[in-house]
Amino acid sequence: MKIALIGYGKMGKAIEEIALSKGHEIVLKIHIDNTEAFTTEAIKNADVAIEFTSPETAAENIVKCIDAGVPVVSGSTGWLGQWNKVADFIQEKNGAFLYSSNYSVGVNLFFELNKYLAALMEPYNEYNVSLEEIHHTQKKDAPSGTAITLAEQVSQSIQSKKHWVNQPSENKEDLVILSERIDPAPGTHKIKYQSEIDDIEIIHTAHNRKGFAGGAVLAAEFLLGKTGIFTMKDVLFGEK
Ligand SMILES: NC(=O)C1=CN([C@@H]2O[C@H](COP(=O)(O)OP(=O)(O)OC[C@H]3O[C@@H](n4cnc5c(N)ncnc54)[C@H](OP(=O)(O)O)[C@@H]3O)[C@@H](O)[C@H]2O)C=CC1
Ligand SMILES: O=C(O)C1=N[C@H](C(=O)O)C[C@H](O)C1
Repeated sequence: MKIALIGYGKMGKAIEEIALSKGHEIVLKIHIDNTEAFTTEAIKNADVAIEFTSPETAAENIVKCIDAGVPVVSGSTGWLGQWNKVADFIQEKNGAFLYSSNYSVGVNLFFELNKYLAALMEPYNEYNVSLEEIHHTQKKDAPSGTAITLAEQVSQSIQSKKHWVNQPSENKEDLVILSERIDPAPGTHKIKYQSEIDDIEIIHTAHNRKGFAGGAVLAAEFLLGKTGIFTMKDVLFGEK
């Protein structure tokens, strides 16, 4: 498979290593200093684009690849305020797109565990639920995309938690997400249910970026030859 890497930072490099080890070819590498090389002609050489850039640039990059008729796997976080606009464009173009706030298999299992635990905990309102995430200091967005996904899953079951906030709060309707930035943390996420009697916690700790990168390559392999909008759930559990 011919892959275009849109974003060649920590994730782009980790993806390159795994893609090459699986026999794929990298035909384009775009970073902030060579964006002039990101042309429609250049992108058309790729079977799939894997986009890991920044909150500011992701939506535009995705649209550009879709417009060129190239399927896109994106892992960039912090841009989902533009989701509807991007999704409409993909559907209009009959494009292929796969998005996950976290590509690691472990986190996608953790997402299922989080939903299950939230459903179990819903009748027990003596417990207060909150989230914590820890990442390296270069991370641009807070809370992490993964923490937002986890919070949205919790809110679906725990009716009292109407919305998340990214600061301490005593308001029972606020689902608190605390963000810490400590090097070199690749990504830690905790969901905590606290009562006067006891605490229940689930934690996922990434030890490196191999899980995110391996999942993104799996997603690209899955997307080839398809049209529509997919998630890692489709890749791992075959829901579509
Ligand atoms: N979904 C998931 O599983 C994961 C998602 N992420 C997300 O992926 C994104 C990237 O993370 P990470 O690799 O750690 O970040 P880095 O800062 O290490 O890399 C970002 C890359 O994007 C490049 N870039 C910035 N602007 C543009 C642009 N306009 N066009 C093309 N390239 C551009 C940067 O170029 P330069 O190096 O020249 O500055 C850099 O190569 C973040 O949003 C992060 O939250 C991260 C890990 C896992
Ligand atoms: O920026 C990162 O590093 C990560 N970003 C993603 C997120 O925002 O959830 C995924 C992972 O936790 C690493």
